[in-house]
Amino acid sequence: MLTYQEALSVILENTKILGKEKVFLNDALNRVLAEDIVADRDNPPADNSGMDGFAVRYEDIVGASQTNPAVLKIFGESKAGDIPPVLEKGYAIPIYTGALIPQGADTVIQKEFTKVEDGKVYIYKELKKGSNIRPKAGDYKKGDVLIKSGKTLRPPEIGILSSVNKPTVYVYQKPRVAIITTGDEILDLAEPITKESQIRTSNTYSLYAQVLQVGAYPTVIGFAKDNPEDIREKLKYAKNFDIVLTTGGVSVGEYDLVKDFVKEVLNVNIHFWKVAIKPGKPLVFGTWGEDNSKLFFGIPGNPVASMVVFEVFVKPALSKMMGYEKIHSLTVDAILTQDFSRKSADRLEFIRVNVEYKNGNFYATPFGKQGSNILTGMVNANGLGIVEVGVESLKKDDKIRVVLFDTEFLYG
Ligand SMILES: Nc1nc2c(c(=O)[nH]1)N[C@H]1C(S)=C(S)[C@@H](COP(=O)(O)OP(=O)(O)OC[C@H]3O[C@@H](n4cnc5c(N)ncnc54)[C@H](O)[C@@H]3O)O[C@H]1N2
Ligand code: MOO
Repeated sequence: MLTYQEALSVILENTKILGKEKVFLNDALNRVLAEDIVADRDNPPADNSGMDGFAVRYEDIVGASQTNPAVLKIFGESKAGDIPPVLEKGYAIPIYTGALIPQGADTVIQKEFTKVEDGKVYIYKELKKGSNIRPKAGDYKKGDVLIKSGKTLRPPEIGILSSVNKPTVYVYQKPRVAIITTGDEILDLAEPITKESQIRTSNTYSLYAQVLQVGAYPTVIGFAKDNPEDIREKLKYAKNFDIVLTTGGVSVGEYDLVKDFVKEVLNVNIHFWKVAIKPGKPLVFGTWGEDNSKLFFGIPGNPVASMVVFEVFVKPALSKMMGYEKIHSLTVDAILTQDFSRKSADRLEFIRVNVEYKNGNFYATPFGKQGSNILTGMVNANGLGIVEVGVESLKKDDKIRVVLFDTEFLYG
């Protein structure tokens, strides 16, 4: 049986980044840039004022002070968006923030150091030559690479894209993910429950939500009963997708048919079945399609196993396909708030914990029942504490690594 790390490596080695697509700027937030963004002009395009005040020649204000102001005649105006007149010696041009520096001017005196009277401006301070001038290309030059391919687009990057006139931009495609739910006992929403043996699905829609949360496109293909015809039919509908997720039917039972049919219908090349983790042991992973670039995950049916397998294996793969560089959930070292013990130490176990952040430390409290069928354990948790193979018990105050699947507690 593969270890957690081995299984993760096999998955990521077989996961390829998808192609590119062109999207409108307003749809580009959180996508991964698939082209270098180059400046179309200098920024600022010309010298301009950083203050409201007067554009002057430095030589005209040398020695100006509170008791001995420089007095200049006011001429014209430079406001943002206009081309200003030329500044002659002995004159000052009123100027506003962002407006072009008139030819002949080399300094801007902010309004606070001046007084206007009878068409003249009194300047009460000598500033350094060049004061309050934002120089041409002070931010960047035409031809500079402003954002490199591979960067996740946040609001600042969207602003830059807009300022260099990119109405559309190349980003990496999002995978289309097919979800097929298996099991005779599993019912979809609104199907009437008539027997005690029937179970309302949770996995279908928790997986759907997890796929959405990562930013990919989920599709519920449908519910397959544990019979060959039904499973074959639902798998056929998944042929055009990038990733197929099935839930249930991967254990060793007589009705665990999924592995055989994905080989037959989708020509899946199975890379592994079973990982030494708890929950999620019977996970199946395979590749298929042209160049084996499509992925198959046969996710175990137990509801917690389904969510955990998605979090630690499927999510990194989806993120890698979409071009993200950071593909794993935030993982922190926490202090355990109580003892933990388990019967068997032969698998790496992801235990449901509630993490809090106090005085610079993370504290992890294992939460209630830990069974892989007990979904309420996930509802009350925000992290998965990692108990390594061979570790039977942990003591209060021991360190534990925690994969955070929810970081809301970190916000103020
Ligand atoms: N003899 C063995 N039996 C089992 C083993 C084993 O190694 N030897 N492994 C156990 C482990 S670990 C898991 S996990 C489960 C996984 O089994 P399957 O993936 O084949 O899943 P099913 O048998 O179809 O269902 C398991 C369990 O989960 C419930 N389930 C299934 N689908 C859903 C759904 N969509 N929503 C909510 N609940 C679902 C199902 O009713 C079962 O209770 O196998 C163990 N057995
Ligand atoms: O490991 Mo199974 O995956 O839930 O108990």
